[in-house]
Amino acid sequence: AMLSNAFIYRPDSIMFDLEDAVALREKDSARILVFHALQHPMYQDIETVVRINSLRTPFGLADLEAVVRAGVDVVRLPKTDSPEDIYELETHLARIEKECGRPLGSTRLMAAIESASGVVNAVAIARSSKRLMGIALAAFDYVMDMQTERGDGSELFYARCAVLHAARVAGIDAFDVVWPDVNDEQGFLQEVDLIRKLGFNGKSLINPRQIELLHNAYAPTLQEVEHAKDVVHAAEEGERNGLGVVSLNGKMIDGPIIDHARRVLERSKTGIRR
Ligand SMILES: CC(C)(COP(=O)(O)OP(=O)(O)OC[C@H]1O[C@@H](n2cnc3c(N)ncnc32)[C@H](O)[C@@H]1OP(=O)(O)O)[C@@H](O)C(=O)NCCC(=O)NCCSC(=O)C[C@@](O)(CC(=O)O)C(=O)O
Ligand SMILES: [Mg+2]
Repeated sequence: AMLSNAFIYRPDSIMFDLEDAVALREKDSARILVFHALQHPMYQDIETVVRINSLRTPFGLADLEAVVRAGVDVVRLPKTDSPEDIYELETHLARIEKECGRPLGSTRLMAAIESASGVVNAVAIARSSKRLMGIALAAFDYVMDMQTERGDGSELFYARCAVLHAARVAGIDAFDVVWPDVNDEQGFLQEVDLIRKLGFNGKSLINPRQIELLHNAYAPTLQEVEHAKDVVHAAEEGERNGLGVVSLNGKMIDGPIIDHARRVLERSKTGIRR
């Protein structure tokens, strides 16, 4: 039911999971379901992601063979510990794309970082392939590896910063962890506020109720939009007068502040925070 309804909730993209949300004895039937879903007309206009099983398992390669042939947009590789994991995936991808007539390089990748090794190697992973559109942190496996547990977020602080810096160095997106308690709206929003301030491009979600909340929290407020307009206006006036730095209500306005204001205006095109 989830598979056939997911697109109606208007997410930015839909991720089908073949990894830890699928029981071992269901791996083959789940792969077949996803293979067919990817080719259905209702999934042609939305970005599709499939989280395959690790290539270290007996299922990973079969998953990759199926989803690439079915035309998936992005493959999410779980438990990416090193750039070698991505090189191995790329070798298979290039062969499968050739065999099924897909343009070479058209399948993009998202690497999920879920261990201390992955965090330490984050920069090398983020730079390992032109196919990478983003890297994501996955908290539950990570805290297991770190011999701790999910708590107030302090347990993820170093990993979040490492993943985020790696993504920025490589010029790709950074995605934050899933929030597991779909009934805890306040906890979810607190976490979203933190990751937005840190600079994450978004977050992996597990339930449709989280989509609108996330989109709203990422939208700029009316006040921010008005301020951004004033900044751009002041900057344009300064430029006409040959000034590199201008002041708005006593506050300095220069290059990065103007860039930020333009980004706020760009973001406001998809909505204003309620
Ligand atoms: C959490 C819950 C059980 C709540 O169930 P509930 O029944 O209370 O949900 P309700 O809100 O009542 O559902 C209302 C309506 O929405 C439909 N609906 C719900 N969820 C939907 C959905 N996801 N997609 C489309 N449709 C959906 C539902 O069918 C119903 O439709 P209808 O009957 O028509 O009204 C359910 O959402 C769910 O199973 N989520 C997916 C869990 C998942 O993805 N796990 C794997 C990724 S994490 C992981 O692996 C850890 C990780 O690896 C992370 C990493 O790697 O990042 C690490 O290491 O950290
Ligand atoms: Mg995991």
